[in-house]
Amino acid sequence: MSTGRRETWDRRCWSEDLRHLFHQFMKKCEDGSWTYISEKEMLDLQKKASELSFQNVKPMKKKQFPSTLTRNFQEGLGFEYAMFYNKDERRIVCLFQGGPLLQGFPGLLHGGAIVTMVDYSISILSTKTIGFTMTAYINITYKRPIPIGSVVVINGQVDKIEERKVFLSSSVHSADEKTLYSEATSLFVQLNLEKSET
Ligand SMILES: CCCCCCCCCCCCCC(=O)SCCNC(=O)CCNC(=O)[C@H](O)C(C)(C)COP(=O)(O)OP(=O)(O)OC[C@H]1O[C@@H](n2cnc3c(N)ncnc32)[C@H](O)[C@@H]1OP(=O)(O)O
Repeated sequence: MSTGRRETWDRRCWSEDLRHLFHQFMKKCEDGSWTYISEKEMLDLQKKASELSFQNVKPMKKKQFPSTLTRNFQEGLGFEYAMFYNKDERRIVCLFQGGPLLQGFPGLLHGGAIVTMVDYSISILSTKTIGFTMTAYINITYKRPIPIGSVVVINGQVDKIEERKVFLSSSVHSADEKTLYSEATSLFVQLNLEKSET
């Protein structure tokens, strides 16, 4: 099935740094330890999520199914990213380049945009680990500001699973790994679909 959405590495707005890192990670995928999460896979996950019914949230009709927040910006102006998943290590890596519409303090990324990308990345990790989950909390510490247009690497990992609870930690580094921008700890809870009302 075609998603109607091209893979993001086609985008001209990707910086040299982002392209370079992307190709490095694609190389890591060759032995099967890491897998690239394609646009199609993302879209399929979102589509499945839109069909769920829980806590009085009714499934969406086909026509109502919109893009997720991070894909609602014109190319290069918002969230440019690619994600890679390591099943055995329960890790996710998101290569992220934030555009000018995500500005907070002049020239810098808004903290809400940063946590959005962290939250989205680890929500995909927790969902791939135990099924659909929602963020119960995310505690983020901003250590250094991120310049608009720079490329950062979000690393997320599952620390512990207790029944429906998934505890994760994550960090945001510069592409050269010299600068630690943010760190977060979070809890995601698997959706209790059995209790859901239809
Ligand atoms: C997503 C990936 C791909 C798919 C793409 C989709 C589109 C993209 C989506 C992108 C999305 C990006 C992500 C987003 O933006 S998700 C959107 C932001 N998050 C929300 O809106 C979630 C709102 N909260 C809830 O709906 C419920 O509270 C949830 C579902 C989280 C739990 O309610 P539920 O009724 O199910 O469970 P429970 O209350 O019996 O609790 C169960 C256990 O958890 C423990 N607990 C709960 N809360 C907390 C807490 N704060 N601190 C510490 N512990 C907490 C609780 O003590 C208990 O533990 P225990 O007593 O059993 O030991």
